[in-house]
Amino acid sequence: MANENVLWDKIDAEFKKTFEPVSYETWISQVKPIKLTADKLTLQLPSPFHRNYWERNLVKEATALLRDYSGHEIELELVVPNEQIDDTDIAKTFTDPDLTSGLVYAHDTHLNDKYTFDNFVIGAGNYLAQAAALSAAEEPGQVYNPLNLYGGVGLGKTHLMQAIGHEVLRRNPDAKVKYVTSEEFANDFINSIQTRRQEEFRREYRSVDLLLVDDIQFFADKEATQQEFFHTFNKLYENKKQIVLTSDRIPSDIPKLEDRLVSRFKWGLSADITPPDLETRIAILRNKAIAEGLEIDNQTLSYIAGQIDTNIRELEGALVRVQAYATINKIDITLESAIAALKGLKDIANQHGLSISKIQEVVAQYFRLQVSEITGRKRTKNIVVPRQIAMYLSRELTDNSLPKIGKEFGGKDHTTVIHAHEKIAKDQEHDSEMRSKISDLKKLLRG
Ligand SMILES: Nc1ncnc2c1ncn2[C@@H]1O[C@H](COP(=O)(O)OP(=O)(O)OP(=O)(O)O)[C@@H](O)[C@H]1O
Repeated sequence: MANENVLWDKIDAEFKKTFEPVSYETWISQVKPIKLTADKLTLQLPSPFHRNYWERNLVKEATALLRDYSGHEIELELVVPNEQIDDTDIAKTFTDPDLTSGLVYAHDTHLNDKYTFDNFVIGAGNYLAQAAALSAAEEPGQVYNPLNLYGGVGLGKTHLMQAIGHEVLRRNPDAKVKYVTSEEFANDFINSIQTRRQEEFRREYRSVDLLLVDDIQFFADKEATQQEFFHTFNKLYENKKQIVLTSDRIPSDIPKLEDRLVSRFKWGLSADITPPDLETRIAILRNKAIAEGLEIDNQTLSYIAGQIDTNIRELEGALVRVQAYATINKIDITLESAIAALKGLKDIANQHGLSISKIQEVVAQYFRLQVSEITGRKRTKNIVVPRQIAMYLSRELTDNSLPKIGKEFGGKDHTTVIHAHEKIAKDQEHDSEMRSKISDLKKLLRG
């Protein structure tokens, strides 16, 4: 196998482990390694959208992986075949000088120029978090300090957090804004020890006006980093500098997060973001379509929004699939072409080999029950809820019909499955513990 394939396969495997199946299918699986030299890996991406997405979201991570696997710096070059696609409306979005000049700015501040309040659609699941974020941006360090935004994967936490950064800079261009993921904070800290530059590290982090730390659940298990963060936090707090954190669950539920950090986080406000309802999903898609100069009628937008109900990143991925399908086939985006483009979505989930019995097994193990209890008839609460969760996951993650799911749960009626699905979906809207459980189980199931 050629060297570029060997190296790419490793990165591909790493991404496969961490991505939702649909995202993996959309962004990674279609990437082809073309060439590897001593210091450069060339990847071919299917379209300018993919390249744009990669530039925004994946280059950094992929470069770090390349460094890990090869032991030295390897630059990534992203190429797109048939660049004549450039003269379509779609590509114009990415060559628009306004947008590209914005990207330079985004790079300098580590903020993505698209993650602004203007671009954030407010809906039932996020209006509180949005309002809290805006107040933190209007009066940094004064109202909600720290502000912690938490919620499931791909629901707009990073977007809102970075919107605060943009807004603070818009109001005060001299403000020192720092955005990092918790992993970047940890890496900076470790590097500072290795290179004996702790003073510099501390000066850097403790002199900011606004510190944005994304995905703090990854602080778990990193004791020394947590200790350092504790001191950074105290210093900034004392100086009334705004701190904003995001996490996939409420901090007190993050395992192995020190109590003293958790109690500090409680000084401020925790606002959760729950999955968007259908109307919000349609509004998000409509905004995206307008931003990309696409004409899509309401019926088609509703159809796409109806296909994905929990993750906005995947919703955007679905729109890209529809868009790419129409471009490749040189047809307009219509309800029919959208249906054809998204036909494979559930199949992709199924390719990961998930069966109802596997779900029952994993759920039973998670709740320390026997599979026979999950499929049985006993109606005590400690069994009923896991059973409903297993039914919910069977409906969400496999392509099986309702009667088939009912049958595999000890011959239950399909209305029982509908009821279980609705109940668990509803519970997740207001119960963060339920959301964490579902998220844990999905991760376990996708291996
Ligand atoms: N309300 C919204 N309006 C417009 N776009 C949104 C909204 N919510 C999320 N998005 C978009 O969805 C995508 C995923 O959002 P984001 O990365 O902020 O999610 P996240 O909650 O931080 O995810 P993760 O848990 O993976 O860190 C982004 O492209 C973002 O712009």
